[in-house]
Amino acid sequence: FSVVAPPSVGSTTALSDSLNPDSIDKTMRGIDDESGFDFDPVAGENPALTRNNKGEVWVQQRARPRRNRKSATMRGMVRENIVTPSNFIYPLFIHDEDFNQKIESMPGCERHSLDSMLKEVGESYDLGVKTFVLFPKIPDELKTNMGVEAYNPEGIIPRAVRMIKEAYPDSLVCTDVALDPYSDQGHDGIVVDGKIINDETINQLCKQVVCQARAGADIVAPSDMMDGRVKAIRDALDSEGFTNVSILAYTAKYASAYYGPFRDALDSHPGFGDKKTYQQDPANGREALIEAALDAAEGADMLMVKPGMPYLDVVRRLKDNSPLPIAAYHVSGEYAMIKAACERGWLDEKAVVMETLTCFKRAGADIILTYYAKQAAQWIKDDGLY
Ligand SMILES: NCc1[nH]cc(CCC(=O)O)c1CC(=O)O
Repeated sequence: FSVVAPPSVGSTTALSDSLNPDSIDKTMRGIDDESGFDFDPVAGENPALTRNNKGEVWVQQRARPRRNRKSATMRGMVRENIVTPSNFIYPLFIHDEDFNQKIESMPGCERHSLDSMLKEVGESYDLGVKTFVLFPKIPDELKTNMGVEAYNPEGIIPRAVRMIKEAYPDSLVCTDVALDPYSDQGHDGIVVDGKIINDETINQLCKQVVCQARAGADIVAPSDMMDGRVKAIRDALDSEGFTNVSILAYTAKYASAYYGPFRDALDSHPGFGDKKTYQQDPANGREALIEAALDAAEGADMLMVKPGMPYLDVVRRLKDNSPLPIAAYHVSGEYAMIKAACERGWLDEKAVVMETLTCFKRAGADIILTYYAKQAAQWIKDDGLY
């Protein structure tokens, strides 16, 4: 057993500096480091490497992908996917109180009073984030199995929509369509004998969308996962003259454990059981294509996948199978995971968030719903990207 002498400090430096041609000692390009190591890749009868006309070590490699990465300018020129604030939909939690409530499991997010919501909308708008989706916390005394508060014209959602559209007519306001915030059962639909009943729930959702559209909603986003709801909602909107209101369908919405912090924020945890009889099984990818085909045929304008990061394969499948715009929802649990790691100093928040959002685009998402929308737009602005 003999210890091989380590390369001298000088030669190590020459190697690691080799990206900057000016700093290279030309005599080193032949890499004879005088360490006495008994193998020289450019020597012998069958050398692994050759030398070029200048005597420098040469790998006879014509295709060198690193050329397209050689500077920030070059990388910028060839970049395939760029995240811009106009890709974002910013989810906002609201309640009918005159204070804001911090959300423990979502540091940096708050349940807003309506005044604070409008301020947050304004600040985001100035950063180029112009589309918002609203989620209400409803007091227990207004919750019922039929979710009738969902179509109260004076309810918090219609009031919030009117406020935003009045102050920012060019914004897009998106409303969630499902009964869960309004349900005393903590489910997305009406419960009968412990079951979430499909068609009667859709009856309620039709009233909910018309109520939202009358308030000025630009986009309605059914997140309930009842069968046939997109067609019914389209027909309800159209029959009331709202042919211009768009449908962003939660097409592939999975029965995910990543929604926990969202349910904390709205106090909307399922009252019993889980949501597996209506939301998709996380084990299934092909099933998303059934939902996508139905939603497209029923009149959806955009298709959404939810959650985001663990479901990027589903985003790609929908992108490859539908010409409709694809949205991905970077959900509350994903936000919480990043926040928690960053608070401990284990991840670099800005770098990891911008990477994550870019990965959504690479996977095929045209639209990204993210609680980081405003923050990311601020970072994009700070870095002078737009
Ligand atoms: N239908 C309600 C709804 N709309 C969006 C989310 C979750 C969003 C998030 O976790 O950020 C949920 C929760 C659920 O289905 O239980």
